[in-house]
Amino acid sequence: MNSTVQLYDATLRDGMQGEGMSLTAREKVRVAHRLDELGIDLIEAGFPASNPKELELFGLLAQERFEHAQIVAFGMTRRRGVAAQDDENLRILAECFAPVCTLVGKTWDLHLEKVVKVGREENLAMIEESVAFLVGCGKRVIYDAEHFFDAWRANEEYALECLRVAARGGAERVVLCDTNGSSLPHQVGTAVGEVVAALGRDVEVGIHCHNDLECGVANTLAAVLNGATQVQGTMNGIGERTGNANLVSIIGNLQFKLGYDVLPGDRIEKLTATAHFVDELLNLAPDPNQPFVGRNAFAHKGGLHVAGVRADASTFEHMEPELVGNERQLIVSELAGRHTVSEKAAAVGLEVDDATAQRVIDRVKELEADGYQFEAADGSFELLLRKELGGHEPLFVLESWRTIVDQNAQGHVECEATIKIWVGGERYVRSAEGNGPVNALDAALRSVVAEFHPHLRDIELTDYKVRLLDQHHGTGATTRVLVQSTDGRRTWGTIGVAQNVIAASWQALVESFEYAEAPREPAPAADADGDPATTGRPA
Ligand SMILES: CC(=O)SCCNC(=O)CCNC(=O)[C@H](O)C(C)(C)COP(=O)(O)OP(=O)(O)OC[C@H]1O[C@@H](n2cnc3c(N)ncnc32)[C@H](O)[C@@H]1OP(=O)(O)O
Ligand SMILES: CC(=O)C(=O)O
Repeated sequence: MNSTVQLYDATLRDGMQGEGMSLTAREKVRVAHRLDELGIDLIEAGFPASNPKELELFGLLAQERFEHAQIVAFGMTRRRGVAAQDDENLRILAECFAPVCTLVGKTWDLHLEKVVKVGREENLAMIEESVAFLVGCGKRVIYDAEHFFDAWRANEEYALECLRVAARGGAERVVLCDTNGSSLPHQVGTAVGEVVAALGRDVEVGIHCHNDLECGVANTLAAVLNGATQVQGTMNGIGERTGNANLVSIIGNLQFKLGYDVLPGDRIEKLTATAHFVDELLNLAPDPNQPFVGRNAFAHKGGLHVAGVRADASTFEHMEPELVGNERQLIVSELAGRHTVSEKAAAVGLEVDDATAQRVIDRVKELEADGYQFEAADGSFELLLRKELGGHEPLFVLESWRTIVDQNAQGHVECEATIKIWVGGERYVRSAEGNGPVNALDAALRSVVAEFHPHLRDIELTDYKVRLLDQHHGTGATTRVLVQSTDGRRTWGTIGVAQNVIAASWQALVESFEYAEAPREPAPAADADGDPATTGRPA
């Protein structure tokens, strides 16, 4: 095991440069703690000279204790024509509590000429003096060489000189930035190898990539393979334009594919939860297809794949999902086979023989041909399984239901539903109002069945999706309704398909309640953040 790669997270600074990304100072503190718990070495918290919120953040962070990580304050080299000690941005960094400062500076002629409008010598002085000033103030300094690879392609000697003066100023590390994300892995690998050889032992080299060519992670790994000893990236790859190199994937690859021991102990098991936490805080749905941590990263749909996974998971998985805190998903669909059914049944404590599994999968295929889709409806699949196994007790026997929707001339809409059902040999007729026909049906049904099953009062419908299946029939099309429900401890999906949207909704609603009441082991408790454990795949 090699343990010499340092993890540098830039989610709170560069990540926030992504379109739509914004967190409050307190939310950033929460993220910093999660990154610390994961085992990140350096957390680039922000640009304190940028705005009052960043300053507030550094004020808050100064009060916090971090077990492993060190907080980094980000800024830029001194302005042209201003002495380092008189530069406002550098003064703020010097006064900030953060023990480490990262300074971004120019390296590429194009930027000297067009952006900062200084000559090469003045730029070298800006870099060296800025670094030396902060080192003189007791800071550890990292130098981020902006546009390094473009600069290297334009003028290797000058690009290298920018790094040398940063090292001479006292930088502990120079970081080669592919700021425009314009480089390919072979270019990054070669350049990093040459830089590392040229700088020798003078200074450590890091890498900071962007994902414009979708090579952010590959470029980072190429850099490590050629001598970079610090990797910068953001959680889930958020960041300016198409994002930064995804630190989650970088960590997974370094640890499991390249043998670097980047996270202490078994902390890498927190990778999935940490990645999802950041998404949730940003109000983003976690990407199901994200490598390592996505819901589908270890999902198997093809029947042949599931059969292989049952025999030995490594037949279709590059690693064990649990190692990164993820889990295997077996997806029930028309592409599944008997083994998928057996495995899903075992997961909920049911045993099926081969003949039953065959019957169930035949039924799934028939239903999917009629428009059902069980991928998003694990709850309905489990009910189907229980029905095939026999012994499933319906919550009630339906006589009929009816809904009325009334709209007056002022546009006010009223909805009412009446149900007639039988429970335990008794007939119940109930009416209820609701803000829509499904809501009214839900209220009427719950008013009866919750008397017998009080737990149903806690069930919340958290999502409701309608899809037209034969769209050329317009308003007469068959509809598929997917409902997602939760009882605060687990989440499940159910499905209904019918020509009438309310009938499809009724079916999905009833299945949701029946799933909730099916006999099974107690649900796992909610996790530390209060998020319910998910059993079914969300609708
Ligand atoms: C590659 C990166 O991700 S670098 C980080 C980018 N992140 C951000 O820009 C977010 C935070 N930024 C900000 O809040 C603001 O841009 C500030 C406070 C830093 C600067 O704001 P302003 O002074 O109004 O200038 P503006 O944002 O337009 O930046 C251009 C100025 O910075 C100067 N500049 C740009 N880069 C550097 C540098 N590395 N070193 C010194 N000066 C620089 C330019 O010369 C220009 O100054 P001029 O107008 O006197 O020629
Ligand atoms: C420093 C930085 O964020 C970049 O060059 O991309």
